[in-house]
Amino acid sequence: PTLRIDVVSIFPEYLTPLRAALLGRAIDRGIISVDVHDLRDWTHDVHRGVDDSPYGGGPGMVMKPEVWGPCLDDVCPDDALLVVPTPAGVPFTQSMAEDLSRERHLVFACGRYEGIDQRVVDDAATRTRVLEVSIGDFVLIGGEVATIAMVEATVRLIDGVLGNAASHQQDSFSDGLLEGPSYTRPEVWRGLAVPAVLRSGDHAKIEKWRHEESLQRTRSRRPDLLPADEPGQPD
Ligand SMILES: NCc1ccc(-c2ccccc2)nc1
Repeated sequence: PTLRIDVVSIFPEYLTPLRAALLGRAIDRGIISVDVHDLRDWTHDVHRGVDDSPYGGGPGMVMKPEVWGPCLDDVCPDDALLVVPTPAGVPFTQSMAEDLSRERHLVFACGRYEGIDQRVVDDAATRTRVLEVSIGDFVLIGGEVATIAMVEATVRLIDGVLGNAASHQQDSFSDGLLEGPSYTRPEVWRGLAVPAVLRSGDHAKIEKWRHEESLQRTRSRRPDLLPADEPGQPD
């Protein structure tokens, strides 16, 4: 396949959505392969324990290096890119999705509890490239949902995965601004009419109107995305 994806989780069934519809077809067409591994298969004790109390005290539990280490030794070769979803990670962006879509092999390590013993990442980093990545400033129960989001954002950029290749050319962030409003039939719906300019056939005017709408929406929702020369920049 163009891209091989391995995911490690203590809830492998959580990754089932990755096989659904869109990605399912890409898998059938041999463009990507997705394999999910149950971390508990690398436990040693009868209770298949994956976590233990944190050194230094504090709430919650930490995932054991003695389980994650052997697992990644088997699942993550040195030429793969290891991605670890965590609230403490670098922000995931469209640009990072584009970088990931050019990789040959991605391994996603889904933590739970308070996270994975840091030495697992530090040890892996001596052999392979490791990215600790956040998909937003909120805390989930584990890395699985973040993994699904990142895989979807990445795989849709690979040729042959989306129906019409053109659709990701006009991605929301293609000009760095938020996408403005979209409309389709009927022309009036619950007393609300489609903006007349969109039915004018004047493509220059339509393009100008759409850019203005994008700017207005970006100013109000994401001033941080505004280019330096646009008014409305945060101080
Ligand atoms: N940035 C979203 C995100 C990613 C991962 C986690 C997480 C929560 C608990 C354990 C391990 C990872 N939470 C939020």
